[in-house]
Amino acid sequence: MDAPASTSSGSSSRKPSVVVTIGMAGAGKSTFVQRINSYLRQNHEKAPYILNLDPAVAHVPFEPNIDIRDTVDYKEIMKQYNLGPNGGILTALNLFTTKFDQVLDLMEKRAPEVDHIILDTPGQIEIFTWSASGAIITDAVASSFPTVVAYIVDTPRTTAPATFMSNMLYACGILYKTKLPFILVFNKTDVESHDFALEWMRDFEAFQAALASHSGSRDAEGEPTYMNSLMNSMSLVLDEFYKHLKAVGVSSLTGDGIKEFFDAVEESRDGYEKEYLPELARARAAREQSLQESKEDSMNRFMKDFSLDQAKNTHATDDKWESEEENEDDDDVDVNLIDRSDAEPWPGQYIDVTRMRRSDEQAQWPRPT
Ligand SMILES: Nc1nc2c(ncn2[C@@H]2O[C@H](COP(=O)(O)OP(=O)(O)OP(=O)(O)O)[C@@H](O)[C@H]2O)c(=O)[nH]1
Repeated sequence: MDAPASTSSGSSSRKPSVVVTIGMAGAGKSTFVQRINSYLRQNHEKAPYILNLDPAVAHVPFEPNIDIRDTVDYKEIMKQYNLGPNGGILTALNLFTTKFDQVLDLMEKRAPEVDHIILDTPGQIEIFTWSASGAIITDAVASSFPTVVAYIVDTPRTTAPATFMSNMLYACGILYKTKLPFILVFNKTDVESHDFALEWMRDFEAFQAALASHSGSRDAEGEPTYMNSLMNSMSLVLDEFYKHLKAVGVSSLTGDGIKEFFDAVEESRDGYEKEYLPELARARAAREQSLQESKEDSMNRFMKDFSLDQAKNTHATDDKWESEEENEDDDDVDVNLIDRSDAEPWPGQYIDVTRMRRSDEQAQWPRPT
């Protein structure tokens, strides 16, 4: 039996790994999730726990344990809020996020029974990666479980250097936003091998050579185009980024490379514990510190204002605070709540004179009856 590396631990208290699948529309996220689902079911004694976060997907090729579509109907949201499809998906995700504490509770409850939790995200990548709800969901999950981002790339559609560069820049943005361990999953290797991508990532000169030989890289005078020069420079920048991630080639259709993917997930747990968690603890400590400082600052300003006030009006405090004896009497006073919607005031109803208005010409006080 071809068991993934994660089974080796054997510890019952070990937390499950969370895989957040992100990728451009049509890259093969849902097919990939289905493939890893069937791989784990066949080769692992524990089935994964799957969350579908795409409210607009018509059909998912797997049975999710939690499905956003059971909670929110994005078409109804579009109608009610008068939104287009993307606004509807985003609002549906926002509404679902307000309930995410309950989702986390369910995940925590099921954690002892599973080794992997898989999140399938909306097809419109920016809805998840650049929205507050996407960040809240990712942060919430990552602060509870070892989490890794699986960035799915449509390999056959990424063979042009400019497309490859755009895809890598997007991945780079997500890496720096989430700060989570990151696996580049070159999907559809049954159609196109991902070797070219590995070479470009390993050797920026190979990428630059591919760029130079690509049609449209020079203008009418034979000079490199602006885009060409920009991408040349970007390849140097991305060289540093490539060092921080793992890359695997898979075919969600045939199942090729899925074992290597799980090996990368297992290795990523180390990165999560050694880099992400300490960073999270540091960020939390910094937030606490700044909160504490702002509280102290407010208190100091209040005390300063208060002492100035006291200095200006030495009798002020005598009026403000009653003696304890007076306070004791207050406890016996019956408080009548006034229902303003009552049509007829009952006899002796309290008249709030502070609300009476004086016109400029003459005072208009209520007449005694
Ligand atoms: N040949 C091949 N086709 C694949 C592979 N993975 C996915 N596909 C096909 O790619 C198309 C898109 O796959 P999906 O899984 O729907 O992609 P997605 O990223 O979930 O799509 P959205 O939900 O629209 O973002 C489908 O036609 C799949 O059959 C693969 O490994 N090889």
